[in-house]
Amino acid sequence: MSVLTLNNVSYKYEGTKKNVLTGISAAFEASKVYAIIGKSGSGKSTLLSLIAGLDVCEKGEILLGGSDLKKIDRDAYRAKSIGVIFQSFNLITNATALENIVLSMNISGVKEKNKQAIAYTLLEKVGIDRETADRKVLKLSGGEQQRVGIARALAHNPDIIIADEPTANLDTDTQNAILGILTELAHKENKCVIIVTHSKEVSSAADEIWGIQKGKIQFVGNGNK
Ligand SMILES: Nc1ncnc2c1ncn2[C@@H]1O[C@H](COP(=O)(O)OP(=O)(O)OP(=O)(O)O)[C@@H](O)[C@H]1O
Repeated sequence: MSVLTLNNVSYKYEGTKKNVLTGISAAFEASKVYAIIGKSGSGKSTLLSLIAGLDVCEKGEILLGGSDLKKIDRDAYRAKSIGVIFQSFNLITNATALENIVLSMNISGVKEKNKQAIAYTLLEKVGIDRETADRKVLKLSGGEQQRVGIARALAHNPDIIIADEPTANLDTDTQNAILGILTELAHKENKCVIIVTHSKEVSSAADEIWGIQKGKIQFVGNGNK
């Protein structure tokens, strides 16, 4: 059963005439890694922002389980159901890795009292030990920062994780390590992981590859084989 379903979704930016996305339909399931590929300007980031609930499609519907995103509380959706990982990490660099996670938990309204302990555990899961967790983000390497970015996306235990070029600024070994973490989250923890990427290595590691071209989306094939 799909966790996220797009039915005939069309979108154009305000003040523009041409649709960026036209009649897109796709279904995304738990426990799978999806790669979204397509030329620069094809609409990949636009699709992610619709899925993330940052923007609303003008035609069609995006269903979370069976509920239309237009009709549910999108702030709550963002705080509970979806975790976002960015190319440029988007962390607070003057705070420690741990503080970044705890802050994100506070913003998402996570109620648990032992947030620090949970944050250390999340960071450990993505390969950040305690000593590193207590260091300011600006003193961490790019790969370490992206690990923190993943831990932050997991801070409210979302079902869906979306990532916009998560390995673009990283060397090959680090890229593979980050991909390994994202794949484990899907295969071992049943998350639905959707990655926008230009990288062949990333798309070939995905379970399913979908391509956007001329406003349409289509299944390209299976990676990971
Ligand atoms: N805020 C905006 N207002 C108007 N047009 C926009 C806006 N943001 C993006 N676009 C246009 O929408 C189209 C799709 O952009 P989008 O960023 O989704 O593409 P992309 O596939 O993610 O590209 P890239 O791979 O370069 O990041 C482009 O033609 C872009 O110029």
